[in-house]
Formats: sequence, C-alpha cells, structure tokens
Amino acid sequence: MACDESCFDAELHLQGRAAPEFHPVSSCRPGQAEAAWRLVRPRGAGDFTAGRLQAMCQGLPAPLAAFEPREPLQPPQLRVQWMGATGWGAVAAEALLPGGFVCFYAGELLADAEAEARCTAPGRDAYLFNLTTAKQCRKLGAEVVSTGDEDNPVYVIDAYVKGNVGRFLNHACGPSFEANVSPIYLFGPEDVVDARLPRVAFFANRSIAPGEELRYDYGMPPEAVLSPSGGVRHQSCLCESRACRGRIY
Ligand SMILES: C[S@@+](CC[C@H](N)C(=O)[O-])C[C@H]1O[C@@H](n2cnc3c(N)ncnc32)[C@H](O)[C@@H]1O
Repeated sequence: MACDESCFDAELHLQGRAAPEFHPVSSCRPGQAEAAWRLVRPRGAGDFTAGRLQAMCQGLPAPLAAFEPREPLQPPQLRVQWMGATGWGAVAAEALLPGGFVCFYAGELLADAEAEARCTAPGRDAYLFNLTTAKQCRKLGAEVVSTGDEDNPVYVIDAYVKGNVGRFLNHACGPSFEANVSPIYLFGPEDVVDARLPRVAFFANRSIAPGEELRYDYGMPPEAVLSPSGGVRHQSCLCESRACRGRIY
C-alpha cells in the first residue's frame, strides 16, 4: 500500500539525499498487509480477545509485553535527519516523556522465509522486524502450527522499500543511555487479534530532549545473519555507547 506524503507521520527532511527505492506508507498498517491480514485471520478469532492476551502477558519481558493502550496513541513530531556514518536517523522534534509513544514500525508483511530470501545484500537484514515466534505465540495462549524452527518469527515486517519513519531508527547497544526507545508488540482493540501479527510500536525508555536521535537495540544475535553461501555476516556498530558490543550482528 504505497501512498502519498500525507500518510507520513513524520516531518521528512531528506536534505536532497535520496533514500533509494523507499516509499513512505501509512504507519497505521504495515504496507501491503491488508491481503495478508485477511489471509491469516484465525478461525477461532472470537476465542482470542485482546483482553485475554493482555492478562496472559503480565510479567513477560519486552518486547513480548503485549498490551492494549488505554488511550489512542498520539504520535509526536519526529524528523528524519542525515546522521553521517550511520546514514539516516530519526530524531525527536519535541520533548518525549518516559513511556511516551514514539511511532510504529510499518512495512511489508512477509512470511519469514520470504523475508530471508530478500536478504541477499549486506545490511539488508537490518530493515526487517521479526514478529512473534511460534514459541512466543504459545506463551501468549495461541495455538499455532509450527513450520520450522520454533524460535523463528512466523511473520516479518520488511521496511526496506515500503515503510514509515520507524525504519529510520538506528541501533544503539543497550541497555544504555543511548538506546533511548524500545519496541513493544502491541495488540490493538480494533484488530482481529492474532498472536502472530502484533503491531510493533516504539516507546521512550526515558525523557528525551528535542533534537535527540531515537535509537533502540536491534537485539540481533551475533550469528543471526548468514550470507547466501551460509557464512556468518557481521556488521560493525558505531553507536558509541559504553555498552557497545562492537557489532550490530
Ligand atoms: C533500519 S536501518 C536504519 C536507517 C538507516 N540508517 C538508513 O539510512 O536507512 C539500519 C541500517 O542503519 C545503519 N546503522 C544503524 N545503526 C547503526 C550503528 N549503530 N552502527 C552502524 N551502522 C548503523 C546500518 O547500515 C544498518 O544496516
């Protein structure tokens, strides 16, 4: 679902630099997700309410702390800015309070295998956001048919070509002062709740001043990314945090 700039929830300042092949889409739904959304709607959806999910998630660590917000999420003003060595980044254009909503992560919704198949170039994986694994879905009380590794996501959001401001958030190793936002799986009341298809929303870990870059820990294990030939790929980290692990993956 490509759409015009009115869909974009951030003030975009691309400063004359093109973000190659990138098309902004609404942050309300992952791009192209409508068909997939219908496709995966569970037969027993009526049994599986957001309220029940919320109850079952108490005490689970983020990002599995799925919840239903009490009030509509109000997106703050963000802007996209050239950060130098780490490319484009997202910056707060207004002060954010701890726990405040930052933005969604939108993109194309893909089955995990299709997302992996797209990752032929180095760095490409960093635009994927894994949704819940079969194991996590079970923790959330859902019955899912496993199609492979229990720790692999069932679905993935790919924001490389289509996405919103969420795809511009860079990585900072955490926990640290620099990793100032966290992603949370969110099951909104207006959706047909499917444990495999949470939305991904970012929230502030602390007070954030206007002009601060927004970064989160991508949390990618060191051997998570393989090249098409099966070798392990690494990407150096430039987060400059005291907690820096030296590599994004
Ligand atoms: C999801 S994108 C973030 C937006 C990206 N900077 C851009 O210009 O489109 C992830 C990519 O940003 C860069 N990046 C993000 N965080 C970084 C970090 N801490 N150190 C080095 N590169 C980083 C890497 O190229 C990575 O593949």
